Amino acid sequence: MSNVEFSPSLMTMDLDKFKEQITFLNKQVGSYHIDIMDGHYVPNITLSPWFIEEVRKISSLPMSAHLMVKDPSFWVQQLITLKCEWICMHAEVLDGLAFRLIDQIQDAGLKAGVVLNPETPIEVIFPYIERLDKITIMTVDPGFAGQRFIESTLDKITALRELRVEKDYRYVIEMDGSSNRQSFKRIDQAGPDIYIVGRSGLFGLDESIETSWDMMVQDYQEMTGKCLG
Ligand SMILES: O=C(CO)[C@H](O)[C@H](O)[C@H](O)COP(=O)(O)O
Ligand SMILES: [Co+2]
Repeated sequence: MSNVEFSPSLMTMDLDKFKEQITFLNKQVGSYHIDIMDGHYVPNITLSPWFIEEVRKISSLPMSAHLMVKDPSFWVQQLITLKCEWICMHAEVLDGLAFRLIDQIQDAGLKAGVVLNPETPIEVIFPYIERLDKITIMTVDPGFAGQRFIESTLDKITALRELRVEKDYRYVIEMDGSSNRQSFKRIDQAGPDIYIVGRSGLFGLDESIETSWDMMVQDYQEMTGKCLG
């Protein structure tokens, strides 16, 4: 039995089926992944804090914001105002900001996460790792769906699992990028707690979200040999 969680990346959902897909997924998942991009940190613009308000009209599930932005302070304040349950910032833009922003998020009763790009070593976050509620390992370059899976990033997930046991840290480990039938087995071997699933792993499998979900579960179970709890 596997107790991994799947968190759908809503930037890849079918917006023309917004209500149908969210209503169905509300019964299947524990959180939604909201990709916020500013067009500067990554050359793309996707969802905004406004989208969180729209989802909240038909879902009470926790939201996890993935901030792919140059100025995290600006966006963190907006997300605190929205009481976004998880606020996850890229380590690469936190020089001189990490402790202050983590405190700001946690003082507001919310959860603070940090995201590492494929080329960023986990040592970068050691000064504040014990404060973190979540660490997300990008298994693709950030900014787009449909990117090529970067196998070497999985070593970071394995190292974080070992470190969590060794030091009794509390962070959950999340992977983000091209998690699908082709990569589930290798991801499972590294052992994250949360899989972000986007177009290749979920929304693009079928026209029907019910069928897509069943196909994703079947893909995971077939490729890993594990049943989902
Ligand atoms: O952070 C992201 C992109 O930079 C997204 O959360 C996911 O990686 C993306 O949605 C994954 O979609 P894919 O179809 O699995 O490539
Ligand atoms: Co993301």
